[in-house]
Parts: sequence; structure tokens; C-alpha cells
Amino acid sequence: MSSLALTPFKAGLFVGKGIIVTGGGTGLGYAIAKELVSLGAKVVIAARRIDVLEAAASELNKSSQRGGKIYVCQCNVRNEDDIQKLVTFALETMGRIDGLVNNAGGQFVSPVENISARGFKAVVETNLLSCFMLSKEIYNRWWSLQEDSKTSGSIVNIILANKNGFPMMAHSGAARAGVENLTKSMALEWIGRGVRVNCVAPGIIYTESGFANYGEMAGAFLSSVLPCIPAHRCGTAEEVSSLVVFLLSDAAVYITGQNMGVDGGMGQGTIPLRPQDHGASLLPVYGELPMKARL
Ligand SMILES: CCCCCCCCC/C=C/C(=O)SCCNC(=O)CCNC(=O)[C@H](O)C(C)(C)COP(=O)(O)OP(=O)(O)OC[C@H]1O[C@@H](n2cnc3c(N)ncnc32)[C@H](O)[C@@H]1OP(=O)(O)O
Ligand SMILES: NC(=O)C1=CN([C@@H]2O[C@H](COP(=O)(O)OP(=O)(O)OC[C@H]3O[C@@H](n4cnc5c(N)ncnc54)[C@H](OP(=O)(O)O)[C@@H]3O)[C@@H](O)[C@H]2O)C=CC1
Repeated sequence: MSSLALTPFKAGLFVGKGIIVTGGGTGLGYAIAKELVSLGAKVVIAARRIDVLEAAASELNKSSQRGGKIYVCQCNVRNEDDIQKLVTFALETMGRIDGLVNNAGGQFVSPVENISARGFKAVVETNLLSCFMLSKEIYNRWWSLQEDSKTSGSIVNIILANKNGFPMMAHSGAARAGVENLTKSMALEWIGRGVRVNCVAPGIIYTESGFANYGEMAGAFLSSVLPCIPAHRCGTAEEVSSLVVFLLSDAAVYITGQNMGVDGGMGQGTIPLRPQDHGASLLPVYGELPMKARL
């Protein structure tokens, strides 16, 4: 499914650690779980489709080194009961939780005016509520109970490069902006307990599973946006994973409350969708615009 991890980390850096990766059966989550298990971590991957998780686990376990192991847990991250069961499962199987990657997420393509309230809510629940519920559940049931604040925890929230909004996916842009702000609040509230919280904002990362959600639109989308990405290419899942794994590790012990882009030079800006032709409706109010300054 994916190539070798890029990490330069010491083998065994995560030996004995327990990490939860939501959406870990496909795409970015799969690459993150693969890198972690090859560094010796125990990893619970969680998502809705148990068959996909089980197939991923049997592949991922082939990359295991130094006691690393993948466990699977079916979980709809929009559902609070499922979140509680996931944390119970993780504590029972791994005996501890050192890291959480809130990676499960997604959205559908629609102009704002066509999104129903139910659709907006579904996307906010998937991307923002889930992150709040799972982070809080682990904090209350594990990190807040540790006497030794050196027993640190690290949360990495996967968002989107959408600093300037996210046309055609406005619900997701709003939810991810919420995650970024929630990240900063949790980082400040929980620093005394040794819990760090950061965001990673991927630009356009080619994952087969992610792009499959968009059908034929994906090809047209890619050919229109690629020239606008300074790197002139998509990123890969491994290029995101190496930053996520760094942030999970003790090498990042002084980093919290940050949002870091992996976006080929887009500066976490907006995915460069070309606006539809609209006849330049925002004409200047004062004076004439020279013809050459219009499309
Ligand atoms: C420009 C090109 C870019 C091309 C691609 C560019 C991508 C670049 C960057 C981003 C990449 C990625 O994020 S890659 C990751 C992509 N992966 C995913 O998106 C997978 C996860 N997404 C989802 O599961 C769904 O989108 C999500 C809405 C969140 C949950 O869907 P569910 O079916 O479980 O939700 P439900 O609760 O059943 O449905 C609730 C409501 O959601 C609405 N709804 C759900 N799907 C809908 C749809 N396709 N179109 C309209 N409306 C929809 C309906 O109003 C439903 O109400 P009713 O009608 O009343 O029932
Ligand atoms: N690829 C890209 O260009 C970018 C991706 N991202 C974000 O990165 C993350 C991973 O994306 P990517 O790997 O590309 O795409 P995928 O579609 O492969 O990953 C999404 C994962 O989330 C899981 N998921 C979705 N909804 C739920 C839910 N309600 N409960 C539990 N799990 C859920 C899916 O599993 P299942 O369906 O089995 O539940 C799937 O494993 C997403 O949050 C995505 O929005 C951000 C920027 C760019």
C-alpha cells in the first residue's frame, strides 16, 4: 500500500509506548501506524469499517519491530459510546496511552448554499466533535491520573491547509479551524500534566483511499490545482507521517499548541481552487479598472 517510512528516528524510539490512530486503516493513518509499529509502538487503529481495519492490521504487523503490534477497534468517532469503548479497549490491550492521532475525518464537496444543516453537522461531528471527545476521554481516564508529569502524552490533530477558507468544502474548513483553536486551548490547559497538543495541516496529499471519495472530480481537481502548488506535485502519506511521528515523540517535548503545514510551499493557505467565472462582480466603485487588469 505504501513505501518505506522516511523517518530518521532511532529504531526502538517507541518501544513500550501505546498510541491510538483514528482512521488508521487507510491513507495517512495507515502510513502513520506503519511508521510507529516499525519503531516498536503498540498501536490501536480505529475506524468504522472493521474489514478494512483487519486487512490493514495483517499487512501492518509485517512491519513490526521490537515488539510493535497493531490492534483494531471498530469505532464511529461521532459516537460518544464508541469513543468510550475505544479508550477502554486501548487501555486493556496496550496497558497505557502515550499518544493520540486524531486523523479520522472527511467531508463532501458542495457549495455553501447547498449544504443542509444535517450535512454541516455531520462534517463538524466527524472532524471537530470527535477530536474533543476522544482527547478529553483519554485525558480524564489516563493522563490526568499519572502522578509523574514526565509520563507525557502527545496529541496530534490532522487538519487541512485552509488558512484562507475552503471553498466547496466550507463545513470542513470551519470544523478544522475549530480543531486548530481547540488544540491551542488544550495545549495550554494540559501542559502542567505533560500533555502536548499540536496540529498538522496537510496540503494536497495523494492517497488512493482519500481521492476515491471524490470519483471523477478528483482528476479534474488535480490537473487544475497542481500548477498552483509551489512544489508542483502532491505530497505523499509518508511525508506527513514523518512529522506526525516526530510530534508524538519525546524529540518534540518543547513543542505544543502549534499548527505545522506539510503542503509543498502553500504556507497552509487555501487549496487553490480556481473561482468559477463570475463576470467580475466586485467592480471598482471609484473610477474605471483598466481592461488589462480584468480576466
Ligand atoms: C472539488 C473537488 C475536490 C477533490 C478532492 C480534494 C481533496 C483535497 C483535500 C482533502 C482530502 C481529504 O479530506 S481526503 C479524506 C476524504 N475522506 C472522506 O471524506 C471520508 C469521510 N467522509 C464521510 O464519511 C462523509 O463525507 C461525512 C458527511 C463526513 C459522513 O457521511 P455519512 O454518510 O456517514 O453521514 P450521515 O450522517 O449519514 O449523513 C448526514 C448528512 O450528510 C450529508 N451528506 C453526506 N454525504 C453527502 C454528499 N456526498 N453530498 C451531499 N450531502 C451529503 C447529507 O445531507 C446527509 O443528510 P441526509 O441526506 O438527510 O441523510
Ligand atoms: N489526502 C489529503 O489530501 C488530505 C487529507 N486530510 C485529512 O487527513 C485525514 C486522512 O485522510 P486520507 O488518509 O487522505 O483519507 P481516507 O479517506 O483514507 O481517511 C479517512 C479515514 O477516516 C475514517 N473515518 C471517516 N469517518 C469516520 C468516522 N465517523 N469514524 C471513524 N473513522 C472515520 C475512515 O475509515 P472508515 O470509513 O472505515 O470509518 C478512513 O480510514 C482526514 O481527516 C482528511 O480529511 C487533510 C488534508 C489533505
